Amino acid sequence: MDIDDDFTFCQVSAPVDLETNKLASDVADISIKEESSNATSTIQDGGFLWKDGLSKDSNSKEANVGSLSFTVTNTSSSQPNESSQSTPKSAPGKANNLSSKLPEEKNSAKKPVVRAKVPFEKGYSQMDWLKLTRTHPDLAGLKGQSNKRLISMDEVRKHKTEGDMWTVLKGRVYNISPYMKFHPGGVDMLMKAVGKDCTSLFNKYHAWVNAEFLLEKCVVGTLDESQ
Ligand code: HEM
Repeated sequence: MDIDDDFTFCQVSAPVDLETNKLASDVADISIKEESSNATSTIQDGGFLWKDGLSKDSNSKEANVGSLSFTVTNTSSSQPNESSQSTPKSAPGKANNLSSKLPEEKNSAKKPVVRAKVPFEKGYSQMDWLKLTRTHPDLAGLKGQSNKRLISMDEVRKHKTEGDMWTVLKGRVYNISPYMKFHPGGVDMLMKAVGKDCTSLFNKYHAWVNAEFLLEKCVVGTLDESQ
């Protein structure tokens, strides 16, 4: 699918040439330098890459190419506690006590949100949905009623039957029944939104999805937040 036809995502503006040039010149000045775990074996030779090769008794060497400087580490070290990462050399017996040394690394391991797209049935692709929104006269099931009215949460809760399933997303009330079989995350997932405010679930799985556009023909009203 051509990227211009992809209506799933919000649009972002194309990068400006000036910015690209500035970034490129910044990148040219970047110096990558990884600290060695064994500082005493780092050789500052400032010469050509691989000039001296990796000798048996040195684990890492620093090399320079133009303004780029980096450290080459021999990972085939015979010392079991040593690694090519910048982990401090541990004393024997303390090798597993990483939690006290690297607290950020331990705590930053967040549980990733499981993403499981469901293969769509024939005739239920996002393109098919787009066509339907353009051709169907009353996707929201308004039957002539205005979609500008205020709707209470109590009323939303009542609309859970087939063909009349309402949800609240970012303050707007939608009839999501017609979208059910088109939802790339599957019917079961979208059913969790029925009769409720699904904003936090929506943001948990795909905050980037342009629902305002996808569901614009399914709007039945605005949530009355005064109640
Ligand atoms: C009510 C409005 C919703 C709309 C318009 C919508 C739309 C979409 C779209 C366009 C995708 C494909 C995303 C991509 O390709 O990156 C998707 C995927 C998905 N959606 Fe929804 N969705 C809605 C609500 C929900 C809710 C309430 C849940 C969870 C209970 C959910 C769970 C998922 C999952 C699990 C996927 C597949 C994996 C993923 O792309 O992250 N969606 N949805």
